[in-house]
Amino acid sequence: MQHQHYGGGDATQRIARIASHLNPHKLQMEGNTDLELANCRAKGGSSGFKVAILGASGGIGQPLSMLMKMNPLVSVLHLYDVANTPGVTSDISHMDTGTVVRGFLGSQQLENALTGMDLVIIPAGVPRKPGMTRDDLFNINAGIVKALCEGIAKCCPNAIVNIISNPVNSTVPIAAEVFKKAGTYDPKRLLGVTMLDVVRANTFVAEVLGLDPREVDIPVVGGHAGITILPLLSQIKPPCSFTSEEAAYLTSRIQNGGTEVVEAKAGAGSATLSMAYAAVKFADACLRGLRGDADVIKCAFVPSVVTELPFFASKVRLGRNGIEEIYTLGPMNEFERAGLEMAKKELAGSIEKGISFATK
Ligand SMILES: NC(=O)c1ccc[n+]([C@@H]2O[C@H](COP(=O)([O-])OP(=O)(O)OC[C@H]3O[C@@H](n4cnc5c(N)ncnc54)[C@H](O)[C@@H]3O)[C@@H](O)[C@H]2O)c1
Ligand SMILES: O=C(O)C[C@H](O)C(=O)O
Repeated sequence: MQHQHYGGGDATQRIARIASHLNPHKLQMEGNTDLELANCRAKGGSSGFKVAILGASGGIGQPLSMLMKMNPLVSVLHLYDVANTPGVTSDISHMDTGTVVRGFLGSQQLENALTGMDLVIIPAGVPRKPGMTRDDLFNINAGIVKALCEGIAKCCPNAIVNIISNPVNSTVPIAAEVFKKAGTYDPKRLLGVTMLDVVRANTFVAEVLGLDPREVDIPVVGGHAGITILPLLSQIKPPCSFTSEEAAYLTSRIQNGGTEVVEAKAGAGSATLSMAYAAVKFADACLRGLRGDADVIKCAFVPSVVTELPFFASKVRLGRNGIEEIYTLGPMNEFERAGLEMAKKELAGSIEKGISFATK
């Protein structure tokens, strides 16, 4: 009978690998020696990028971690949370993909979770309940994002950072201020994830037009809350025109997509599964950019000069340094221009709120 092989290396390394398989949590959850053993395991992994998910045990974090474990561009996946990472890590580590998974629990392990990462995705924080706005989450989530970004500035200042935690219109400015304070700010590497707005726009519009949503592409600009979410239906691909009633209905449904899910979940949280799907689509685009693929273009809420506001969501081209190019908004109809003015007004306040929180 064939014996099981545990990869290359000398006997000590093989024993370490076997030990790690027998007790993966001990290996992942303790000090430096164990981390060195974990690194020796990582050599068996596929070549690719190192990705950390902060808030990995949550409603978004779990399916996001699962989908990132399936991404062939990811060689090492670090799962960090303040709760339940041993279970989530053990579960996901049994998937027979090339990605090596390690878990990190609690703030004393944040630095180990972040060291050496190429991409950090942040879905940590509380979600909405019915009747709440995203801004109602500010008091809790602002501090969480600030602390996590301080860790990033210290341990992986060159990583691309994808911020999912709400209110995105304020948490991205908070992250920027933390990085500025630490002297590590690179506006090309900070992106607020608005991909779910694009995913919803493509889905809802395809439904109305009787098209396959995979064939539809609609830029969504502005921000990620209510009227700051501005779908540019006039720029739809494939080209297509809408009556003013259709445009008003679709715009409102896209702007309220998050609330639609919050109400349907009736107190059990907000979008998690569609968000994990959208986050992976976006993270994969960031990694393809880092790899050097051409023409990787997605919408995101980023440091921007496209409008007079310091942050704005629009189409960006992703490359080896993160954001390589930010596209202007392009031609808009009267309905969209009016929407833009309303969006900017609200966005200005949310951005300012984030900046003053982080600089106080
Ligand atoms: N950008 C978007 O499009 C979008 C879409 C959906 C949800 N969200 C936001 O994502 C966030 C998470 O949503 P969810 O449904 O996954 O919530 P959740 O409560 O299910 O999960 C949040 C996770 O964060 C963890 N956490 C809390 N404090 C932490 C800290 N200091 N460090 C690390 N982890 C910490 C929790 O332990 C939990 O596991 C919310 O703010 C929500 O509003 C954004
Ligand atoms: O709506 C929410 O609170 C979560 C998220 O921002 C969403 O758009 O689904």
